[in-house]
Amino acid sequence: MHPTSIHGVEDMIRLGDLNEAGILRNLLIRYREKRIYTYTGSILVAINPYQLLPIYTADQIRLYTNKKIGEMPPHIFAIADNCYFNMQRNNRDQCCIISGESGAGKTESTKLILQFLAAISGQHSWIEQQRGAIEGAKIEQYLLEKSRVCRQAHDERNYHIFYCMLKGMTADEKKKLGLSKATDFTYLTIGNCTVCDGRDDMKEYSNIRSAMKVLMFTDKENGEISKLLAAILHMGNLRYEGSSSSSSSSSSSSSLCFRQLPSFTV
Ligand SMILES: Nc1ncnc2c1ncn2[C@@H]1O[C@H](COP(=O)(O)OP(=O)(O)OP(=O)(O)O)[C@@H](O)[C@H]1O
Repeated sequence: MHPTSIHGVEDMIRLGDLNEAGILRNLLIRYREKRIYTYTGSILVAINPYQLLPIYTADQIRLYTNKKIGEMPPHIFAIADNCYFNMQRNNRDQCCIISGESGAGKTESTKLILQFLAAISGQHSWIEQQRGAIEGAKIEQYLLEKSRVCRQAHDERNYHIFYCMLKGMTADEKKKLGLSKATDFTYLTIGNCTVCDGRDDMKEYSNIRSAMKVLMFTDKENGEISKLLAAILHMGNLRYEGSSSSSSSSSSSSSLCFRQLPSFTV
């Protein structure tokens, strides 16, 4: 085994055993030491720790501000800082591609980048000189798996928002939309997994509502989004029953059986 594979390296370009096993071993060694970030050149590899590590504090933001990649240990803040620095230096928009399988931590990484940009843009940036806040940012979903709404792999949840909504809404709000608990909805139980370790759906829902307020969604818009989400869940509970054409006066060979659906217009 190459000496670099014994203790692990921060940048896998330096690995002596540059093969799949060597890479995985390096990530494992670092993960065990709670070092979830590793570089491969300018690419950051992140392992989901499924626990809140004390590495996203204001002090950490300060430590990573205005540093070159490699000057500090690998970190998502270093990538955000690098984007910001390149934007200022080249006067060009920057783009971060965040990729990974479901649950890998893409959303969390996006939020951490935005957290960093929001923090540093409140200091000596041109953004502050204009308004003291970020002027604009765009998050694009390149692969929004629509199929995931009605089908999930084993041990995989549907989109988090559904579970958050059911945990976070008041009993009254849920009653109006005919909602109950996650296990009552087909679309939320196909993967046989309704909870996500380390995730507090109720708290997340409150964060989402607060964020929507900040983004100036009106109560009406909020209500319509909730109705739309509820309608999707109810549609998943629709059942079709076949009937023999001889016993049916209609030419249709199937009839729809509706459960007691709430009447709301989407
Ligand atoms: N850096 C992190 N620190 C702590 N927990 C994390 C981190 N990244 C991810 N997690 C945990 O993993 C969960 C799933 O992460 P996230 O929602 O970001 O995944 P995703 O890749 O966006 O998933 P999907 O593609 O299914 O939407 C989070 O709710 C959080 O509990």
